[in-house]
Amino acid sequence: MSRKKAAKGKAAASSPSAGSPTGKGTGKAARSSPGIVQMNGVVHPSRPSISNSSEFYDIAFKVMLVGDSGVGKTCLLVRFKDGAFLAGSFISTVGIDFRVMITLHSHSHSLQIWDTAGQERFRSVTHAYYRDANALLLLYDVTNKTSFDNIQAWLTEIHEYAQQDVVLMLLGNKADATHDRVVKREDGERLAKEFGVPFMETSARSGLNVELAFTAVAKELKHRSMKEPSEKFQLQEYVNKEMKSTGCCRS
Ligand SMILES: Nc1nc2c(ncn2[C@@H]2O[C@H](COP(=O)(O)OP(=O)(O)OP(=O)(O)O)[C@@H](O)[C@H]2O)c(=O)[nH]1
Repeated sequence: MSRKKAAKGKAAASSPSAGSPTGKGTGKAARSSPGIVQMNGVVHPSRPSISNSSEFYDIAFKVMLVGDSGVGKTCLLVRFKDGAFLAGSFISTVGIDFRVMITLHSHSHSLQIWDTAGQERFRSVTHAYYRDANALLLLYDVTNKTSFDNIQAWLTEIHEYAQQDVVLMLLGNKADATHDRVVKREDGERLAKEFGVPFMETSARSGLNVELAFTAVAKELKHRSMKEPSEKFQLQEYVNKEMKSTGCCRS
């Protein structure tokens, strides 16, 4: 069975309310629902720990991956969750899918990550889920100019359907594909600056910045949820600092 056929399909019918930002009790639902990834509770030393029990976290933030079809949303999520790249034939996501609970290492909170269909015909389904998203990772494909040109339309849509204070980050994915690249990193940076959103390039294939994208968003969400934060947190500054300190990861 193909990879997306195995993981995707019927989840479009699941309720948006299942994505409650509190995330309480979602472990049980995940085990019994089709289209939802099984979680094993194993703590991996080099990757985020994944749990199917609500006991493992105090707060779960809802994060959604959005962007044109084929930009690599599913692959990014799989890379983050499993540390692997899903090579092979591309099968589009149907509706909304692939809900994953991830408890981040050394954080007392979790991300509930939702993969969405990039195809236009599923837009009305995904809109229904926007409103209780705490964060959105908006992807384009550096090898596909149209996906980059469509970012403005995505931002308009996000403005219309998402919460006003949603955490947003722009990701230029497939940064590994140097020969096919048609969107320069500088163009992504310029666009992000114009719209005031944090930005970085990623690669689901090589793993470039994938964990950083999710942990940066998690940190921002955690910071915002604190009543009296002890220090200021700037998402873009954090990302730049992390990339510098690891010597990573500009393509
Ligand atoms: N070179 C390269 N290919 C990638 C990368 N990420 C995804 N791909 C390929 O791009 C294609 C689409 O990836 P998906 O993750 O299925 O795209 P999607 O955004 O989920 O697409 P929809 O489900 O239709 O919205 C697949 O053939 C992947 O193998 C990447 O970082 N680098």
